[in-house]
Amino acid sequence: MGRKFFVGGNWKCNGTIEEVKKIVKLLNQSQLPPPGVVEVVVSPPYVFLPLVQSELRPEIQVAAQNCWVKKGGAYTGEISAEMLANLGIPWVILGHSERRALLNETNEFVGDKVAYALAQGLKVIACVGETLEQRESGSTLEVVAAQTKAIAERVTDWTNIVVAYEPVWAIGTGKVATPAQAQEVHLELRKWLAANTSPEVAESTRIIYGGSVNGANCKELGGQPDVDGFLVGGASLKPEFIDIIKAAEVKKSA
Ligand SMILES: O=C(CO)COP(=O)(O)O
Repeated sequence: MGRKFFVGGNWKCNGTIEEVKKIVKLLNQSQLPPPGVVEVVVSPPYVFLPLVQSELRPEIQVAAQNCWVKKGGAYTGEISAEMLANLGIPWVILGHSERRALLNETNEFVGDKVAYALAQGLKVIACVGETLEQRESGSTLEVVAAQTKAIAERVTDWTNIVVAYEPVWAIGTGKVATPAQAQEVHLELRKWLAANTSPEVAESTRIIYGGSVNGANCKELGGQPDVDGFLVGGASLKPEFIDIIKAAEVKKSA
């Protein structure tokens, strides 16, 4: 069984009701590859989740951009995994580099969140990736392995995890990783999973790329053997997101 191509749209902290409705309309009206070829998940800010969930065509799923690390309670401002499950939100993005950097989320904290969210029945897009400084000092693989290890230590079943490799230096910068750079890290991550979880987990877990993916570079990136899809930021708010979803076709014809 091959790994089904996965395209996520991370809307981050963007949008008004009007803009959200416009994107939903675009997604609903566009011709997309069939669900057997690509899994599409969009991630609006929390407050728009119910609106998007109810108006979006059923073959596109939704994801929250974060959730709390344990059972809800006296945690002002947080949203718990139970609440997302209760609303029927199937996915959550965890460990995004913006949260790691700006909110000091550590590898261990992210690992705890992944384990807790999975235990509540959510599926997780778990983000890893190195900074420019780490890349330039040659520690990319060490960094992404440590981030992945913190998850692997807390999780046994990887069925509901998608790993998103998002080099920090490529996020929102227009400076996309080359297909060779992406493929190198994806392959190493897969080898890491084979050695530290199991060959079956390594073979079946989708590793998607994020960082300045757009309509022009998606086909070549998606054509790499270990790139199983994308997590798209800026371009997921634009019509070119449809082209990025269609890049799934490169795998079908491969
Ligand atoms: O962070 C990202 C997705 O989670 C990538 O953002 P950009 O596509 O805007 O670079």
